[in-house]
Amino acid sequence: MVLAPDSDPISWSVHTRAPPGETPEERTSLGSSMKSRRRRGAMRLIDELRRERERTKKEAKGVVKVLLLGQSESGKSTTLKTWRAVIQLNLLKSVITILDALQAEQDGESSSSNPFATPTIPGSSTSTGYANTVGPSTSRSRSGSLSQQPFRSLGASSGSSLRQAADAFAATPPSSSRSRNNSTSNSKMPPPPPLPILSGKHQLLKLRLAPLRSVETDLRRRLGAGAEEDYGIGRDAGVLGDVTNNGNGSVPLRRKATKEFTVRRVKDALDSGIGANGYGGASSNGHGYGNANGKRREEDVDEATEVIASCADDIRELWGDEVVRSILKRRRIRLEDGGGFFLDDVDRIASRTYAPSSDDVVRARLRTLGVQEYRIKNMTSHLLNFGNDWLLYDVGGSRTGRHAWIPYFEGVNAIIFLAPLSCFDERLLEDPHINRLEDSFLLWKTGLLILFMNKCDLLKRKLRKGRQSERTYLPSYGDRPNDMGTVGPIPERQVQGLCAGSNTQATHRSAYYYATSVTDTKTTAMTLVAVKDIILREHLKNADFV
Ligand SMILES: Nc1nc2c(ncn2[C@@H]2O[C@H](COP(=O)(O)OP(=O)(O)OP(=O)(O)O)[C@@H](O)[C@H]2O)c(=O)[nH]1
Ligand SMILES: [Mg+2]
Repeated sequence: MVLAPDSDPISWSVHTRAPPGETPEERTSLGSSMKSRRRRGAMRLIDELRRERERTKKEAKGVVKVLLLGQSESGKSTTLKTWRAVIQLNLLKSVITILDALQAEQDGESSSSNPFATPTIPGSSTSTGYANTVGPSTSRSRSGSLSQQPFRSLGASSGSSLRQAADAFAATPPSSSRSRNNSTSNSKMPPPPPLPILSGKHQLLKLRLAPLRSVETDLRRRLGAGAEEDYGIGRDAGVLGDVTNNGNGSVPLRRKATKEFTVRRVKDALDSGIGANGYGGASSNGHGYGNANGKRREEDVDEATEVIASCADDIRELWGDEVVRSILKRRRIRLEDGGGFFLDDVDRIASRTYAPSSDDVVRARLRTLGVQEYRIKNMTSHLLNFGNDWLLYDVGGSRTGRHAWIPYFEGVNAIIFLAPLSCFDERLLEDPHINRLEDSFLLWKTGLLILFMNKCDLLKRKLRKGRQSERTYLPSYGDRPNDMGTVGPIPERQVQGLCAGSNTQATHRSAYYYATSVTDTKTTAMTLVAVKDIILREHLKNADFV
């Protein structure tokens, strides 16, 4: 059958028409009735396909697609996360970080060789824990080369489409191809403080807490085989940061691989039995614990909980110990500033009856790999009434995973971009030469729509604690006072400048920005209400995205 070029290939009328040349006699004959039956079967199938197509079309019309973007640890998943077992893992990770630091101290390792400490600049006495404190500002120009650039000189977007933006993200050259320029001078460094002394008590704590290492390994394995990515392995193994200043002089910085918990899909983790409602009950995935009926897994995980609970006193002792604290400080490990910090909640979390609160869930850290899709049916709560189905895509933000964003730019209604403001003194874990704040704004300025300037609470805390002035990390900050009133509005003005700049280009785009702390769920809900209104109002019908 030849169809007219404009024929609908699954049009009912086209397919129900009798074949050309069929006589009435034929139609009544047996052969003809077989043909008719076949034809009726085909008609039913076509009808079904047509209905399916209509349904899909209708669904697509009603669905609002939102893409969450931002560098790693910017807070994307925290806006969505609904599961909790990771909290135990977060707690164990902190404990193990401390145990490693004690071991390194005992072995006489230089503080610069620990995986969590990061390059600091002359005069800076502290740095973040898991994350990565940053030295003098470096940023990438549009051509991809690294240059010492003040924050405010990023310039306006050239009005590129999101497709171009996606390509730009993907085109990021590996850091190894760029020049390194973070060598720092140590001439003005004060003499190092005397080394803290480890006692028998610390040895004992190390010994008694040692079983937590295998508990951590087992729990992590249960999140899924291969569900862990080592930053620094592969591209930059062992050589992240060539030279740094550890307070005692410039020394080569060899970083060990830094591990984070990751999941490809939250659902996989939930299916594996580690979910908000507790462990067990799921069928075996063949890894680590578990058998076909999930019973052994439940017992084993209970055993893990049991071990953690039995270590509660020792964990508390370890975290409360002054010598330990001074070692962490000297090694520039600031666990409390990193995601997934639960050491202050040991009593509650390291217990046999621990049930996570929603606050625990938003504070938990679990790195996303790839892209996770969430379909939210008619999103409604006492605060939010979205009135549509929403499809949210939460992407992994690390540099190596940004190429995975590309397909999601197609047909998306809105993009919410999260930029963690508190990271002005941190570097990308994937590339310690890049300031995290600058990386965020470079990403955002390529043409995105809604910006969450996130982690404001942490920014306030850092400033209150008298962290080095922003100027130290971002030269463009100049001599302005280092307080929230001054620092706070700067990123906003920066963003306004970028928007104004890009709007003079051929492509006009709307931009909205919000100062957020997405761990504060109540305020975030209010922000989401405002964002929802924007998205629906504009519905991006006039958005010239692709
Ligand atoms: N204090 C504070 N912590 C936050 C805020 N937003 C996120 N966090 C914490 O920061 C950590 C990282 O947040 P995630 O949501 O996992 O980051 P992400 O952007 O999804 O990171 P990737 O999955 O690696 O791309 C988590 O432990 C969060 O609890 C915030 O506004 N304030
Ligand atoms: Mg995430």
